[in-house]
Amino acid sequence: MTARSRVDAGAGRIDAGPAGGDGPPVGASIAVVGAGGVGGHLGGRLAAAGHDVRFLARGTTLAALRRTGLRVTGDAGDWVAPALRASDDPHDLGPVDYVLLCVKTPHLPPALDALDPLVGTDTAVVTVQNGVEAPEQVAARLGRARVLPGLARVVATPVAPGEVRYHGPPGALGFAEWDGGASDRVFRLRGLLRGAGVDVLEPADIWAALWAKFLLVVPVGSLGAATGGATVGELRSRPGTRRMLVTGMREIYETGIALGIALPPDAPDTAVALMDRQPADSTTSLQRDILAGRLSEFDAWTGAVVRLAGRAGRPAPLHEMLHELLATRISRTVGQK
Ligand SMILES: NC(=O)C1=CN([C@@H]2O[C@H](COP(=O)(O)OP(=O)(O)OC[C@H]3O[C@@H](n4cnc5c(N)ncnc54)[C@H](OP(=O)(O)O)[C@@H]3O)[C@@H](O)[C@H]2O)C=CC1
Ligand SMILES: CC(C)(CO)C(=O)C(=O)O
Repeated sequence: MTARSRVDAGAGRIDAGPAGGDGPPVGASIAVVGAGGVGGHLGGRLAAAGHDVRFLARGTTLAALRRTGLRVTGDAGDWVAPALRASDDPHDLGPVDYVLLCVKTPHLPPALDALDPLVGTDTAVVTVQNGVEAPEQVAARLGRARVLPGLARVVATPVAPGEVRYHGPPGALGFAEWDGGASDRVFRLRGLLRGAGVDVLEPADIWAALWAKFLLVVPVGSLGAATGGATVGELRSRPGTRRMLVTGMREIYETGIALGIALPPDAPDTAVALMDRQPADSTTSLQRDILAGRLSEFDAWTGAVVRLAGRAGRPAPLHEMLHELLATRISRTVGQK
């Protein structure tokens, strides 16, 4: 049977996947804030597995979730979850056991303003944002004890209201307590995800894992935008841009080390190797958003490198230059499209 040869009439995964987990996969309520690429993908799969998933959404996405639910489609299988519990008012949805906070970084402050009704005494909030600052932003509002810093490993995009398409493998989520450890609530959520067939990453150090992804995606995204849209394939094959990528990765690596992040010494080499394995036509959301004149995660990616390097007292001249070029471009285009 091929991955997409059978479609369930009701909620459910279309092809078989791994089940099981570390904890009892029943009885937890999960709010997904932002039903886009990551939120739609994770929430759709959890809902398709029959879990109590509630979506804080808006606009045409909200209407589609209520009317027809979510379809998650991709190379390794499809999942469908019919009409879902969704609202643009968090009071309709909470409190819940877990919040998967899946908005892009520029939308974090208003999303955090809306979080209170979702958060009860034992609620854990999982972050999925690229970059390394989102957990601290959530903790500044709710306290560190509520935050599970997380890392999404997926390439997923909303292709229509209520439909998310992923590329490559079907995706994975990693998260941990603030101190990097596991706990009952971490085991329980792992169990829920695994029961829904979602791979769970268990990095030895969630902060090092976040930084390892950060040092890969930011140089690729920033250079992709600064070059007017060069793909990963183009950037890595031209000797000049390849050198810049490696320099950028090293700037972020040295910054992380100076800030006490336990990145392994081979982290930049690992990032280069991962980049070399990416499909040649890959681009990042950062460059796509900047070049389309949309609000982007520029401040959480390129901006954060400059900010954190400054805090660490480390030079980051390549990122400073890229930041200035892109900030100028953004100031001339965002809001005009
Ligand atoms: N997509 C991917 O493959 C990956 C993304 N990430 C990270 O995950 C985060 C989310 O990215 P992604 O899923 O791509 O983003 P998307 O833009 O696809 O999805 C975000 C969703 O959140 C909605 N939203 C924003 N604010 C609110 C709000 N206040 N209330 C309700 N809904 C809201 C948006 O609605 P609207 O469209 O109306 O603005 C949108 O549907 C980013 O930080 C990204 O870096 C990490 C790994 C992979
Ligand atoms: C680069 C990628 C696909 C990595 O997961 C990503 O998260 C993004 O483009 O926003």
